[in-house]
Amino acid sequence: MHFMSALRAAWQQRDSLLCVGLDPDPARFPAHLEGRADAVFEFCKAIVDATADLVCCFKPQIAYFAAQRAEDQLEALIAHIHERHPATPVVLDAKRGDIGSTAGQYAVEAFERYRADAITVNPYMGRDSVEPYLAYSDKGVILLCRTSNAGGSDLQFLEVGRPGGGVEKLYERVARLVAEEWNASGNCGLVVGATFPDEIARVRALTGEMPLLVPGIGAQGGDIAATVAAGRSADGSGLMINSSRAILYAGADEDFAAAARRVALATRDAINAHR
Ligand SMILES: O=C(O)c1cc(=O)[nH]c(=O)n1[C@@H]1O[C@H](COP(=O)(O)O)[C@@H](O)[C@H]1O
Repeated sequence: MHFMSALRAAWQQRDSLLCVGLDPDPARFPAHLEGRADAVFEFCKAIVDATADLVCCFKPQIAYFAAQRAEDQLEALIAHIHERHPATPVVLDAKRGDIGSTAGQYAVEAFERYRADAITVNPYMGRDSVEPYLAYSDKGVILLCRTSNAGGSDLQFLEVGRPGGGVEKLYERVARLVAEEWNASGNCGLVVGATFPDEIARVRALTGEMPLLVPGIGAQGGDIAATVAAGRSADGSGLMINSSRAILYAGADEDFAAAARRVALATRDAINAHR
């Protein structure tokens, strides 16, 4: 799958900017899954099958699988999405960042072992640390820019000297660097938290039509109307607006997937109301 083409097609055909985040926490699973060796897979598969027609992409968070020794279930889940929902891109949220030789192994892990269509990457080790992912030109490389957490301001909001004069914030430098230099193959995106709509608008202004992954609505309280107004591209798309816990744990019993679908539908519609 070519990530950017598939994402654009999903935005149009599904009429959705919603990304459902797959952050499986066994402590919050319904009782009937308790003690099952395949609980992580079964929980996520039910969510995926109940919401696939409502989303532009899915975003499994690798730590939730690795912490449960469930990497094999992550592999099986992504294989299931490709087989049953082949038009739905998968963004592996791994936030990797390391020297080039090690990054090459992370890229193989994401794109060849897990068969993800895109990966989140930390840009702070610089261009050579990102090149092994960029070399997969059909895959998406989504770089952290202005993260949704309060501590994101500790570094990302620092002022740095701008080449040629003046100052800019560090997250603005990241946005410009990615848009102007790292995106030669057109396969980059940026992460900007829904909790910071002013910065979403700034990143949109700096990056043209670049896809933005925007986590922070739902459990983190980000404002949907402000997010869409700040981040939509000229044609009213351009965003993967992620919600994980608010959708995954909408219900606590055997009907959890139906409850998740109801919240996903309401979230998609709330987003569309502001496009
Ligand atoms: O890269 C991410 O996905 C990410 C970046 C960021 O700035 N903030 C953020 O919350 N995330 C991820 O997005 C998801 C948010 O989950 P909820 O708060 O439950 O919707 C989690 O998987 C986070 O790891």
